[in-house]
Amino acid sequence: MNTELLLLTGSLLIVLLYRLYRIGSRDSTLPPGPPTVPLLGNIHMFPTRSIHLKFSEWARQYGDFYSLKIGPQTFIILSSAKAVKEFLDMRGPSTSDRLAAYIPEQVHEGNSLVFGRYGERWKLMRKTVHAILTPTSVEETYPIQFAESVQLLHDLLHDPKSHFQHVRRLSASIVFSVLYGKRVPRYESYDSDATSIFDLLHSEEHLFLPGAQLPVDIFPFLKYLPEGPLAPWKKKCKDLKGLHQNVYFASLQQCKDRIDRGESVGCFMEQVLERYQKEFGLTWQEVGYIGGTLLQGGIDTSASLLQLLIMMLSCNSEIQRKAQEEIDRVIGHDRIPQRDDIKNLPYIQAIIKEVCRFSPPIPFGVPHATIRDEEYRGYIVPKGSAVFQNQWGILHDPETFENPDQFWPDRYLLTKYGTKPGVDDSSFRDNIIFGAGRRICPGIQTANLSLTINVTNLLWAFTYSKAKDPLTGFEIPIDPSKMANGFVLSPLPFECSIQPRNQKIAGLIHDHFVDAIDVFKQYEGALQQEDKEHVAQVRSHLV
Ligand code: HEM
Repeated sequence: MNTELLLLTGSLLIVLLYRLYRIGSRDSTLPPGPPTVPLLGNIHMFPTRSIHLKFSEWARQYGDFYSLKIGPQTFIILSSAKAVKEFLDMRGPSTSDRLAAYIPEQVHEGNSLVFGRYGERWKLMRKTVHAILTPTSVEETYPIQFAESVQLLHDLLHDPKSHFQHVRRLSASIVFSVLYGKRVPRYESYDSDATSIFDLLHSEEHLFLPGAQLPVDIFPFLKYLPEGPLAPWKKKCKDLKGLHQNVYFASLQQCKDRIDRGESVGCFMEQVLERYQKEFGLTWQEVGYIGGTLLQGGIDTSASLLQLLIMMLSCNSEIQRKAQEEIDRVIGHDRIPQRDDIKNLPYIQAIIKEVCRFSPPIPFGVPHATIRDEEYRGYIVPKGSAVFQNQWGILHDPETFENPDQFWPDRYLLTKYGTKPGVDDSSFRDNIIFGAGRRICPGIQTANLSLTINVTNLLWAFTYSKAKDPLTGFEIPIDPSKMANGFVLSPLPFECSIQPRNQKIAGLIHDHFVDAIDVFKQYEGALQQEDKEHVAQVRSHLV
């Protein structure tokens, strides 16, 4: 009997040890990837910085469809337009989930459009977003987008050194205005929506980034660690939830109050409250998160592209010269660019595409998750795998792009997608930086409109160069590889010189800023007292 028990225990132990040993190992049915070690899989080699660069390095070694094991969890990395098209675009219904992630769940409670699981709630929220962000309704935001862009020019004219903050203000103000009918007139707005939204974005990034916290999803016992030094995320989750309440729900409440007073301004969240909340049966919590996730999706991403543009122009006088030659020929110096000009500005279009290619704001995508086992290229991707779109790897692949690490807009004059002549580009599409499948970014039109207006205006108005050290007179170098380490790839603050191209243009910026006041006023009803005073003071100097 004792011997039998011993044998049984021994066998169970062997099975258990074998199972433990298998955790982290790669099944032969999975696509290849870097060698794994028992239990950890590839955790020990998972990068903590610049994940996109490591993903791209591995893509060169293991191909455009490879796997990583993060403990028992499978990660699939797609690093070609073909793999993204075939795996995410064409298999949308089965590859549109997000991972069941414990930490984001603690914060959003399943209400986030970005991180929420693929299910009825997500579908309703997404349907609401499609109902408000139609191509026509986005076009109707042109007057406020244009006016905000004029404020950017005005800010740069008077305070070029703070270009970084001016761009952030612009992008926060556009999104706040179109969503909540309330603009952000200055970066430091008191108790500010702009400042707290940036706090919110960055604390969320640092909390949710793969590798940023202990792997609670992989080793669930970690959930039970007490709040404190061992489990710092617990307090961070609470703080972040508090920030959501401040930012998302305070702004939503202002929309509701305006509706109740009969003073609607027609912004998107008012439309949700007035119509879609009832039509689609949404709770107040869900409506709050719809606005909040749109806000979050749209601010840092759009700002990062304009910051990168200013950086690249400061380093590339020849590109600037070509762009301004085109603008001078088509628009001249007697008027500011208008909506339709872009059709006649192929080089500016190429610059916009190159900015997006050179520095895709979400360089490894927001990971999708598979809803069932998926067979692809003879491999089986198990249900529940995380699927990353390695956009950086796709757009910096030397087999596809000539000198991919060089900022060179001319590539888009040679071929439609900027690929090397002769390369098969049939799997490429516009807007690849906006993701794929059913989760594709719903803010594409808003972002594209903003990019078009601002890239054209910035090139029409100013000349950019490296700043000079006032003591030595030497140029202050700019290092384009210095990027913020988060979900969003954005340049770190840098110094540069921004000069108006001539006095006539400076005068036109001033005149248009005066004209913009009428548009701004519609979005200034809910400003804080300090912001109202700031706005009044700026305007008192305008004659
Ligand atoms: C240049 C600017 C932008 C870029 C590069 C960008 C990129 C992306 C990417 C890559 C995703 C993930 C898509 C996927 O999972 O496949 C995404 C999702 C999302 N974006 Fe954007 N985005 C931008 C601007 C905006 C704007 C302006 C808004 C709002 C007005 C927005 C709202 C969202 C939302 C709500 C999601 C989540 C969609 C879902 O999971 O169903 N984004 N974006």
